[in-house]
Amino acid sequence: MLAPLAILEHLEARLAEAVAELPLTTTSGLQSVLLALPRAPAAAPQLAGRQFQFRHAQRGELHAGYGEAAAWQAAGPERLSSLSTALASPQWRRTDPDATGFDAFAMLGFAAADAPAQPLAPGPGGDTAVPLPNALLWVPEIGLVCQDHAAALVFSTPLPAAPEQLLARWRHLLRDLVPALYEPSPGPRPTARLQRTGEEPDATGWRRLVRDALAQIAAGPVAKVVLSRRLMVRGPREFDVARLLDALGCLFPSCQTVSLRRNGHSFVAATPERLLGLRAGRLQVDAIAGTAGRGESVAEDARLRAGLLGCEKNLREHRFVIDAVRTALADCCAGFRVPATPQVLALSNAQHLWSPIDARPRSGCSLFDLAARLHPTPATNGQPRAEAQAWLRDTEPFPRGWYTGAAGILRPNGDGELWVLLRCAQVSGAEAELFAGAGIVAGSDPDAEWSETEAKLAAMLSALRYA
Ligand SMILES: C=C(O[C@@H]1C=C(C(=O)O)C=C[C@H]1O)C(=O)O
Repeated sequence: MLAPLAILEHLEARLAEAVAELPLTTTSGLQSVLLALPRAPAAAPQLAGRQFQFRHAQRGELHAGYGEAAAWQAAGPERLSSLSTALASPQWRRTDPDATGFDAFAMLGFAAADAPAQPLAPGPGGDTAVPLPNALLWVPEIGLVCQDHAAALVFSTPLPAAPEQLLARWRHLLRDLVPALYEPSPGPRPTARLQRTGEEPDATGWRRLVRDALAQIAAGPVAKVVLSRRLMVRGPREFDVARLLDALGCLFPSCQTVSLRRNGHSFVAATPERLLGLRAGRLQVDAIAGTAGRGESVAEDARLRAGLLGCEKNLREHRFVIDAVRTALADCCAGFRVPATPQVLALSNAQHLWSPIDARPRSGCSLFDLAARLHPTPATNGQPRAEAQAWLRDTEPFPRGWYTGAAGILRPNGDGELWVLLRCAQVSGAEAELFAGAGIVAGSDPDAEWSETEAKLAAMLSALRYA
């Protein structure tokens, strides 16, 4: 097995050869170089500075990005279409001298609600006071991609670029990253007791909000709203995001773990829900809504599962999502396919009704268009969309930020995957702010919905105790 130092020397030599071949005098666009990593790392390390990470344990998939080769921020109702223009015209060239078969990638993500419109702002840099801007497209300076046991590094730069400076920069980044890639994983910490330091709304406020929502639903036209809570906790030590991601990967191997770090804050999620996956002309959307707990015994668990599959209220809540996805895609997709009955997606803290939806987008319909049409689905917002959104804007006691927004990986050919940001927390030092919500429809019981949000919060709370 190659030692980290030998891997570093090998990569530095390959990088010098690759840079010498690049058309760096080209006056615009992006250039990426892919190099094979001789040994796949077990995880992506946390380094100083801006970084993101998407890891799916069950799929054996990892994408991480460090630094910014290019970044664009947008806000307003046209935020996604304005970000789409950023990558549309200047070319994104890639060379893959090691024939890794991987491709370059960017991170695309956005908050739940669009903020007041601003002109498209090119990076790097951006506002250093806010953890995350309203919508962000981010090409990392070094990307790490692993699939099963193969791995590659992706170096990216805006063009034109000066070869000596570029090589010096990339070497410097490589020297930080490569040793960290192969460091043995740190030993476990003693599990920590977390202190709940605040919440919004509290249990009484929640009951009142659910009753208001039910009154609104009875008056119409709103038929569903998804109410949310935030919970503030403090740990006895600074949370270690690498350990947090490891714990989430172990507890929720079928979920996508996400970490976005900018300006000293980390936004971390372990989400079961895909807003969309677009690959080779096929679109996949997860409709996930309708929730039950897990039972400790096999019999109790089966009883809860059967109850979920037979519950009229949960099936209605679920149906809203399927119908809204169908409507959102009606004039841009063909071949809409949805299973006749939902399946159950079982996680360690909850089980959900789940319908994997398939469709074929018409040509010219990009991932940005599809995301703008689909977001927010009634799984996290309500139905009808505009009325539910307006009611929540006036009623919810705190801004959601990126909770119930979406984030994921985008490839230069336009394929990619976006995940709904659920089961998440904003982590800064020893403090964490957690979010969870539940869909309210006619017949919802405030206390049962509170318990549902407690079970959803438990996902991140249990992982934070190990971090
Ligand atoms: C809003 C959340 O979850 C959403 C709401 C669900 C429900 O109401 O049954 C289920 C899954 C998610 O679509 C959350 O986890 O915070």
